[in-house]
Amino acid sequence: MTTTWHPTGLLEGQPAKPYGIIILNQPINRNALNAVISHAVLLVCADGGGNRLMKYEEDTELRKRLPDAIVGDLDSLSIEAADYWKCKGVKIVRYADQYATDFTKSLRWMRQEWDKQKGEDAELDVVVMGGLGGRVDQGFSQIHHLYMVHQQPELLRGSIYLLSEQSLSFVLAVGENEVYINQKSFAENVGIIPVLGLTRITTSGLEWDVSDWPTEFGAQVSTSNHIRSDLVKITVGDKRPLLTFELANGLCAAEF
Ligand SMILES: Nc1ncnc2c1ncn2[C@@H]1O[C@H](COP(=O)(O)OP(=O)(O)OP(=O)(O)O)[C@@H](O)[C@H]1O
Ligand SMILES: Cc1ncc(C[n+]2csc(CCO)c2C)c(N)n1
Repeated sequence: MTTTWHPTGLLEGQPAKPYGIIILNQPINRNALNAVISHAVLLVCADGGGNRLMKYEEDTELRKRLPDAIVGDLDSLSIEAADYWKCKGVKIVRYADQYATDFTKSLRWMRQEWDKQKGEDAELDVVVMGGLGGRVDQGFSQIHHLYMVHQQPELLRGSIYLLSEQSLSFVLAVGENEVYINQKSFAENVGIIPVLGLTRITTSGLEWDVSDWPTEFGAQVSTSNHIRSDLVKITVGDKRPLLTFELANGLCAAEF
């Protein structure tokens, strides 16, 4: 089976499917959010993500959209930000559970909201505005969520993309993947990260293509590979690796 991916569509306002955005509590990559915010059908801030979006709103040059909700245990949302959003009529939803992260709670809320609007089978992709330069446990948790959602339809029916300081990342499917990219949205670096352990990959469209190549942490991993075509094909063995593309200069965070 072949899975096709259109990450450029997301970044250029022509998404293949409707998508929602979740803003985590990390410095916002303003250039990237500015590129995706207008076409989002839902926008949710995970707890302190509401503080980050309030700051983003101060910049008059950027595109804006009111969030549909701020979701979490609300231990990080400042009083100022809570008041700011309440005055604009934004819902603030508190889930106190100490066994789920505010990222998980935001995914659940978004899925339920889309179910209400479009019915239970309606697909919705999710773009997560994250940042891997903060706490290491939270950074790994962000990657963990990219995998976790595939087992849990109550959290996601669609694909999930992580937009961070300099990269767009997502989990490839088992089998053949065709990734259509416009080299305007991306710089040249690409990595295929075997997060789940030993798998085998075959690639085309990269500078250093490989064929039936075993990849595993501690053994060999393809990082700092280079895009050489608008179509990158990656065939994956039984364990799904993470694919990560370097964003073009204009989509990278100004500072991080
Ligand atoms: N220091 C950090 N580094 C990386 N990601 C973070 C960091 N802090 C928060 N996040 C991400 O932003 C989300 C919302 O953050 P929040 O403001 O609720 O912080 P938190 O209370 O420490 O997070 P949680 O309660 O979910 O563990 C978290 O679920 C996590 O995905
Ligand atoms: C084994 C285990 N490790 C950590 C936590 C803590 N924890 C995980 S998610 C979460 C909510 C954060 O808002 C908290 C406190 C737990 N419950 N169980």
